[in-house]
Amino acid sequence: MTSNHGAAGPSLSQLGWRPFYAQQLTLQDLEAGFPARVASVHRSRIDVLHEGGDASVTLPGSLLADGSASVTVGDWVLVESGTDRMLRLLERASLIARIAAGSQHEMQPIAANLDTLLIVSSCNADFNLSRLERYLSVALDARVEPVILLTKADLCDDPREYLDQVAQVARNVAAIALNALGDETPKRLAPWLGAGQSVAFVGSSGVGKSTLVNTLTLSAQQATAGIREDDARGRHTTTARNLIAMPGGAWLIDTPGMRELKIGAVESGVSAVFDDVEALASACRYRDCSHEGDEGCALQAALERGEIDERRVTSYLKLQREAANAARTTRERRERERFFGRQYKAVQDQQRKEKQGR
Ligand SMILES: Nc1nc2c(ncn2[C@@H]2O[C@H](COP(=O)(O)OP(=O)(O)OP(=O)(O)O)[C@@H](O)[C@H]2O)c(=O)[nH]1
Ligand SMILES: [Zn+2]
Repeated sequence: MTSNHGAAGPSLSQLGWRPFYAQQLTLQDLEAGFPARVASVHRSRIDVLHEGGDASVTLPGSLLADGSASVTVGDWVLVESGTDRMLRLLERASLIARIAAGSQHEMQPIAANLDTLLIVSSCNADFNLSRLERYLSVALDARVEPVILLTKADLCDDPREYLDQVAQVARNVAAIALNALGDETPKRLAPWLGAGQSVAFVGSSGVGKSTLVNTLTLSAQQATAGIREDDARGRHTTTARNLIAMPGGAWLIDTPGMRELKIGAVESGVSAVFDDVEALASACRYRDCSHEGDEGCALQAALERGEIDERRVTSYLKLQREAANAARTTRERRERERFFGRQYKAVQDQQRKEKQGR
């Protein structure tokens, strides 16, 4: 095994280990292997970090069968001592998943065991409440604390205007307006970047995610070297490692998937973000009210009385529809797989009977 087990590595708690994971391991587990955190995922292997250092670990065949994507960056796994085999995936404290690129419905895990999702938008043209609501739904559905970062505060007249708007759609969520290049930025984000904390950035292109990472890692050079290295042609390529150590002891999960987040079956997240809208909708006359012109619709009535913002209702209906579609297609795919699984077994049984009959 390409590992340096025994060499000085980070401690388990520095790696983000918690009682939630520890209580999943039996004494036998701890005799057979050791816990390790997934830093990157390849076709049939994963790179992990553990108390001893790092290791390259073989995925078990059972996981390969349904795609190595079922282990993801940030996961905790049990690795067999003395071999290079992964024994087991530990239950996740949180999971961010998306609909796989190029697919209509296949869910793909992107980041496991995140503590905080840093949602980045800027105090300018990118600022869009409906986009924030989308990211908030993803975070709350995944049981990850969202924090909203409004960059380019130095370029706008009054960042408070933006913060006030955020406060309307994200009650009880921390929101900070800042200059991503500013000296005070690391201190302002320190509460979420302590030792063993796992974070990821999401947001549109150009809002300042890389700038924030560079500022937080103090030296731009150091930050980009951790994420990218030059290939033979001198171009930048993303290296294998997607779990990146930050100076305060936090871990940054940076995967291509985080940058193209497409909403999955995050219905409970949508409900949490729009609890005010759902409270109103509960008074609709019909349980299956579409809220789009149905008789006795309480949401329409609230809109007409000016009690709720039309943009927010539209955003709610759109996200709810997307999440419900994702849930339905996932369910249909599972049913199809079960159906074909049963057919396969029936054929096998038939063949066995024929053999025995001969
Ligand atoms: N003045 C100012 N400029 C900023 C701020 N944040 C980002 N920028 C600038 O905006 C540009 C885009 O920032 P990036 O950090 O590359 O944006 P990104 O979100 O990483 O973009 P992608 O890599 O495309 O996803 C850069 O030129 C930054 O210097 C800020 O708070 N203030
Ligand atoms: Zn209604």
